Amino acid sequence: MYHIERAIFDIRRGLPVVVKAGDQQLLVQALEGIESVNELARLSGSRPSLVLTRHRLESMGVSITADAAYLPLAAQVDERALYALAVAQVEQYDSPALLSGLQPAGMGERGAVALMRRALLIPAALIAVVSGSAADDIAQRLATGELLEVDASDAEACLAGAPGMLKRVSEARIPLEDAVDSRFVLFREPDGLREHVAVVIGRPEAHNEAVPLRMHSACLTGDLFGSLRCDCGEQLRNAVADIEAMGGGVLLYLAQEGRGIGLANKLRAYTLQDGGLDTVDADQVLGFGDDERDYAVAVDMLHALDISRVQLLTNNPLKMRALREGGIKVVARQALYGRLNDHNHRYLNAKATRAGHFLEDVLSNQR
Ligand SMILES: Nc1nc2c(ncn2[C@@H]2O[C@H](COP(=O)(O)OP(=O)(O)OP(=O)(O)O)[C@@H](O)[C@H]2O)c(=O)[nH]1
Ligand SMILES: [Zn+2]
Repeated sequence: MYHIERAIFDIRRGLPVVVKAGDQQLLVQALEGIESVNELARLSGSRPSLVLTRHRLESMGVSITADAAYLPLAAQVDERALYALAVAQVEQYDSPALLSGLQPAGMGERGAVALMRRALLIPAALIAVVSGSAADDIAQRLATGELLEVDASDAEACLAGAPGMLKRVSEARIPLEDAVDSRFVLFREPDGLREHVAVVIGRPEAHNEAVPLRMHSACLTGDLFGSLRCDCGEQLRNAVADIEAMGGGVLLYLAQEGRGIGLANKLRAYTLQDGGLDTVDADQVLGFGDDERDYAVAVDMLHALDISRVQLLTNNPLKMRALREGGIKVVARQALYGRLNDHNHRYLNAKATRAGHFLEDVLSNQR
């Protein structure tokens, strides 16, 4: 774990790391921010390949069964064209010839992409097998700590976090406008990369039957600035008021910005949406699935707060399923709406039609 988190910092800074897969060493670097593919080739002693996710390839009309595939790169490669190959809208890069050399990803390539995802970068990686005389140079850089090496299986597992290992770090009384008797309890994931907050409103333990619960994924633009592109800010405030009115409960504020893809990618996705894509397709163009969130951390927080039966405030069927799978009894669901406006109606429609959210009541008002 320790090595993985340091590797993620290096990846985010644009540095290469070594991923060890069996007896092979791969030099791995994020596509995002790469200045020179040739420099990676020189360091590794071999020609790099570009690893793309299944979702990205599907958005280009290529279907594969593996989670990712890699494309060996020609000797002369333009970094900007490569970047476009990983994130630009489909029509521009519908080039079967270019993609004909695709190979299904092995453990090393899958580990490389997992590191990019956990680092909240575009999920596209450059990899090059360490070979020939470069191996001595790499070994020396590893020995001096200039380069880090991680195991491919550890890299692949990093997305799952470390269930059961969440740390309860600190807490304080924070009176809220809509719920004066509130406490913020902060939890930190064991690798130190993400923090989540449980807002405990009133006395949830007084509910014998089921605790009112909101699991809210962070949305900087909506929650903090009142963006009209989504319904998050209003849902957040309504949730606090509803929980207070229900006699207390818990709001889990989860560090899952952009359905787990991070703020940088969400902004990219918004720009793609301005080009005509819906919220699900835009994420897919960037290489992500419909919803990248994992609620294991929420289940851990509920365990830490001694909550096992809930009344969930959501319109999202996936959240209910995730809690049930985590052993939390979802006794009832309560709808939670934000207002429909000219800027968010496409987004809310897509949530209903593409992701099965229960939004009929809101959307039926639009006519
Ligand atoms: N990738 C992406 N994320 C978005 C977009 N619009 C909003 N989001 C994110 O979607 C998430 C919405 O979180 P929630 O409101 O907790 O959940 P939900 O899936 O809408 O389900 P509810 O419980 O019914 O509200 C937040 O993390 C937002 O940042 C978008 O267009 N693209
Ligand atoms: Zn939002």
